[in-house]
Amino acid sequence: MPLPSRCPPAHRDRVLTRTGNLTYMPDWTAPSADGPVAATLALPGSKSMTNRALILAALASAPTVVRRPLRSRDTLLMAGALRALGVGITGETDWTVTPAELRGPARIDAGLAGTVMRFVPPVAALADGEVIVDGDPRARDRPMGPLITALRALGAEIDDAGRSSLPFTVRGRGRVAGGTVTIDASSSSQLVSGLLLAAPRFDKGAEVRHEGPPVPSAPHLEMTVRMLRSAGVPAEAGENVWRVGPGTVDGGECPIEPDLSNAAQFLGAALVTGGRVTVRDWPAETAQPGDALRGLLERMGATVSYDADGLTVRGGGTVEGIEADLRDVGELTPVMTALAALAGSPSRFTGIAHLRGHETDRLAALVAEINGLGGDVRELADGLEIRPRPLHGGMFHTYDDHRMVMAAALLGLAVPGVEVENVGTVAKTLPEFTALWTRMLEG
Ligand SMILES: O=C(O)C1=C[C@@H](OP(=O)(O)O)[C@@H](O)[C@H](O)C1
Ligand SMILES: C=C(OP(=O)(O)O)C(=O)O
Repeated sequence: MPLPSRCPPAHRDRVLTRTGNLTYMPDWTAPSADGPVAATLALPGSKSMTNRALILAALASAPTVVRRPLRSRDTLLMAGALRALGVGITGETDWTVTPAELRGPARIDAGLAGTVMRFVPPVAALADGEVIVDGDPRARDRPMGPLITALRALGAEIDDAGRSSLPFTVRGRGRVAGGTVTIDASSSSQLVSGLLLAAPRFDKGAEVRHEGPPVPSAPHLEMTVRMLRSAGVPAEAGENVWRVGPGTVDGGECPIEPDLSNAAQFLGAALVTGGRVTVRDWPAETAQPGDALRGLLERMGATVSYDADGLTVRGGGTVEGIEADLRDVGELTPVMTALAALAGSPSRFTGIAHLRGHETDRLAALVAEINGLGGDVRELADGLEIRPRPLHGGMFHTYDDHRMVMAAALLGLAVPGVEVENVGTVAKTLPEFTALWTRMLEG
């Protein structure tokens, strides 16, 4: 019998519509595993690559075919945003993006997508006309100020009514001067990526310098530079400085890799149940932060192998706690924390203070929800300390955070009766999550 949810029905489990909006869907009881899992899975495309590919394709000099894009709330919102600026996007399995003269007036819904709220405003500044950017209520709390300030320094006009956050209006003038700008990107690497992705179309390109505490998510910045270069744009990175020359963005083909961060809970399931999970088409070399799962899961007791079938993780029956700096791979934290809560020894994750500005305050949410099941997770100034304790079932609140759903599912494998509130929120990056989870358990 499901436990009652504290949230009103209108705010609970939702399914994805074609535009990236969410509609009501029932609650979900995370299934427990009755033995070791044995599964081979193909995962949908990377959110980070899909949304970069769409931005670059929108700025290109010719059409682009984006091969096997992720189709989820975040990517549909990105497609919607670019369509609102005049770009053509058609297709199902592959998306054909036809660039056009960018124009307002337009109203952009960024939802809760960091990539939409940080990557679209620099593009909107290149449009002719007014572009209003807003998102979910929580999106208004996510860091935007440094991007607004940097865009103004590069020549854009933005009216944020002094808020330094969403909503704001970009008064596009059809061009942006560009040049050198200094930004504190310690709250999000996306503040830099957003500037770099649009920079080839700025008159002078852009040199972006970071000053402040370390920038998180280094692999995502590397992904930005690599994808710019694949589109024929001169781009380079140094120590806390990135340069993108002005020039043409090439169209053509852009293949999207499977989302390796979304592999975390499936591979974690192999460890938790002492089973085996293979993720197909794992790239041999990639800028995705999820590739770090190989090393992290090995340190936690898994055997990891890579061959023509993909990446395989095998669990040996025990999970070991670890100490790890997750600054580069912050988006793996919710699943890593769930894994650590099921381990045989304590864990400590650091370098992740910026997670307080993600979909929710992830540090507070993980502490509240895992401790609500009887766990012992403590918040540090820049991370989490996890002391494994026997857990019991109960309601796991998800705070509109897809990765809280994924973390809850992993806990549920070992803890009967974990009720996942608002499971539909997982559609932010993986609408087919519960189906894939069931398939994994059925082998
Ligand atoms: O550029 C990207 O695609 C992303 C960068 C990271 O953001 P932060 O640097 O804000 O953590 C990551 O957490 C997010 O899921 C995707
Ligand atoms: C932080 C995340 O998303 P966003 O792109 O919205 O920042 C995430 O996917 O874990």
